Formats: sequence, structure tokens, C-alpha cells
Amino acid sequence: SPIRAPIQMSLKSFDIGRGIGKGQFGRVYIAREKMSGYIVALKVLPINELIKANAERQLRREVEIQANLRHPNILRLLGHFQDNIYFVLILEYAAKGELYKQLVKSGRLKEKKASRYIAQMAGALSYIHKKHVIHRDIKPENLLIDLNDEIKIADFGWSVHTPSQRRKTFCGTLDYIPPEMVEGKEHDEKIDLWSLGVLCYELLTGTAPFEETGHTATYKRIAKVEFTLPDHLSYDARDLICSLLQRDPKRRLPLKDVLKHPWIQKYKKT
Ligand SMILES: COc1ccc(C(=O)Nc2ccccc2)cc1NC(=O)CCSCc1cnc2[nH]ccc2c1
Repeated sequence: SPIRAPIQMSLKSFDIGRGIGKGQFGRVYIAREKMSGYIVALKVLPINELIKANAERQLRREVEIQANLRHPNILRLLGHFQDNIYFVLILEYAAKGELYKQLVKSGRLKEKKASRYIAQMAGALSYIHKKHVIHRDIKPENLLIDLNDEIKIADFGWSVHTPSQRRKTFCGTLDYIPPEMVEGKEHDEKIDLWSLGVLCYELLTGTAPFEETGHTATYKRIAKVEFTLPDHLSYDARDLICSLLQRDPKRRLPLKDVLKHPWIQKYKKT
């Protein structure tokens, strides 16, 4: 049975397993809740660290936002508790781990799998937009896969993770930043359409469309929307990527049309 917030939990309520990740503030462990046997991820945040970084207010605000985000493709914050040393987040556990690792292992995904992930992302993003939340950092490092191969958006505004050492560039990657942000213009939820296009490209090719060694080179290519499509891509895949990687945010394919796009429809769960 799913964990209900009301009863007060403590670390003693869990059998804590191995570390499965670490963020800027804390470590994440797989754990089993003793009463229910429910497998979760526990993010253990030292309170003194949060205070030092003046992050507890952010965390409380985020916990509130999370509490009313319920979508199959958004990693759930199931609950939280604290003792005199730690603030602990009880998070949904995604059994198949980081999408990024799958991408590194297989080089690039088959079109059917990529299409299903992009369809799930489009569903999650339209849900988030309806809640007037934008700019999900939707790069592969922040996406997890659960047991049924469902994608889970697992990043959260404030949970700034250590710069993902996986990317060559320092302080995370610019690969997903749209032209309007590169040029410091104001931005709206259409930046998520751009990032969805970058994600689609990366899942199908194994590299980001504007990937460069240095920041300035990446910026230049993003600003000029300079990318090439490899020959192995199907016509429909090319069409969707090009409809999202549009310089003018107003010309980017809206999420409702992404979900109706031939490349999404043709691989629907048959
Ligand atoms: C809803 O999600 C979150 C909500 C809040 C925060 C957070 O830290 N907020 C914060 C912290 C301090 C100051 C201010 C705000 C983090 C996450 N999410 C993650 O940390 C990513 C996956 S951790 C779980 C998880 C699951 N399933 C896996 N399978 C394999 C690894 C793995 C890892």
C-alpha cells in the first residue's frame, strides 16, 4: 500500500540499502519501509548543510510544489520527515535508474523506444504547464526509468545536483538551453518545447544537437540553430525534431500536436 503522509516516519521506519546517487546537499539511498515493504529512495539532507546554504526555505517551497504534482511521468515525493540532524525526503524509486546510463550503454535508442519516451515527456510537460510550472531541466541526467519502462522527470528546481561530471562542460550542460535564453531574452513555457527537441535528438543519435567543446561554440550553434540530422533518422523523426528546434518560440510545435505527430502515433503501445 502506498505510503501515507499522516503517520510520522523516522529513519527507523526503514531498512536502508546502498547509495544510489548523490546531490549537492545529500545522498540518496534505496530503502524499504518496514511496515509496508514499499521500496523507496531516501534523500538524506544534513540540516546544517541546508542552513549553511540557506536552502531550507527553497526546500519547504519545493516540498509544497511537489505535494500537488501527481503524474505518472513525474517522480513523486511521497513524504518527508526530519530528526535533529537530517531532513529526509521519501522519493519514489525508479528501478531502471538513469536514462543517461541507458543512453551511454546503448549509444542511441531505437526509434520506437525514443518515441514512447518523448510521448511520455510531452504528457508530463503539458501537465506541468497546466500547473504553470516551466523550465524543467529535462536533460537525460534528470530523467529516470521505472520498472515498466516509464520515464520519470526526477529533477527539481532547487535540487541543484553536483555539476554532472558526465558532461565535458563544467557546471552542467548548456546543450538544452534555447536561443532566447542564450540571448538573455525573457522566456516562457515554450523553452520546454525546445528542450524536448534537444532530448529527442539526443535519444536518437546519442549526442546533443549543438554539442561543442567550449561554451561559446555551443552558444553560437544554438543561437544560429545550427545542427545536422544523421541519415539513419526516419523522415517522421526528422520532421518532429525540426518542428521543435525552431528559433522562434511561437513556431515550435505545441505539445498537443507533438502527441498527435505521426512519429508519436506510429509507435503507440500496440
Ligand atoms: C521529486 O524529486 C525530488 C524532489 C526534491 C529534491 C531535492 O533534493 N530538493 C531540494 C534539496 C535541497 C534543497 C532544496 C531542494 C530532489 C528530487 N529528486 C532527486 O533528487 C533525483 C532522484 S533521487 C531519487 C531516485 C529514485 N530512483 C532512482 N533509481 C536510481 C537512482 C534513483 C534516485
